Amino acid sequence: MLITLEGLDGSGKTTVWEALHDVYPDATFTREPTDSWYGEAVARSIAADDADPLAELFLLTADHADHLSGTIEPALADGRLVISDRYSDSRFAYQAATLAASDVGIERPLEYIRGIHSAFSRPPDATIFLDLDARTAAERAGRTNKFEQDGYLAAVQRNYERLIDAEPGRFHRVDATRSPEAVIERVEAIVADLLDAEADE
Ligand SMILES: Nc1ncnc2c1ncn2[C@@H]1O[C@H](COP(=O)(O)OP(=O)(O)O)[C@@H](O)[C@H]1O
Ligand SMILES: Cc1cn([C@H]2C[C@H](O)[C@@H](COP(=O)(O)OP(=O)(O)O)O2)c(=O)[nH]c1=O
Repeated sequence: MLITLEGLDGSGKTTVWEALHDVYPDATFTREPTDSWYGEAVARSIAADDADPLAELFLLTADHADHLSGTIEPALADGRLVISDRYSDSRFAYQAATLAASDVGIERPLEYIRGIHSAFSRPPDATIFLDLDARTAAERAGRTNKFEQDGYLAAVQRNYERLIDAEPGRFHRVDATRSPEAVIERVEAIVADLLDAEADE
């Protein structure tokens, strides 16, 4: 089973992801951007304020393709639980916002990016969405990169809401304004329920 963690920068994904290591020591824990050389190229692009938005989308998508074939698919083929800190929804939410704000001229960026992925990607079985308002998220994240700005994150949040509206069964929303302990407890309960439901199938 592939479970992904999504949400704005600073919403607490990494905190939750780390806590889950103790509960599921045999699971495969992974993340996007990855630490491969594709992921390093992504990190360079994210650090560059003048990065071309379309080139950035394709760097992130290249990193995803390599992540899929090198890590996700082999682990799933072994029957393992895979927990990824960010996955394709991050592209749908973030790069759709970047493209919409650019002069590239793609009319429906979110649908365009989904279309690119649908040709090769594997959707998550379940996605835990850590729900936090853009201002608090930017504050927690420290506003250290070009994405961690309130206005941009508000556009990203609207895209996440569109994704949740389109697939309410896949997304599990968690109130990320609560304490780290409360958020972790809620996420652990959701993952346990998902695994129970899978075992009953
Ligand atoms: N529920 C929470 N309440 C308050 N602060 C939190 C919470 N969860 C995480 N943090 C803090 O917010 C910052 C960002 O958390 P992190 O887990 O790195 O988020 P993300 O991976 O989503 O960017 C860190 O300093 C972390 O300690
Ligand atoms: C995976 C991914 C990340 N990003 C952005 C979100 C983050 O600002 C940045 C780095 O991701 P990440 O290291 O997960 O940041 P954080 O832990 O603060 O959430 O890359 C995208 O814009 N698109 C993507 O597809």
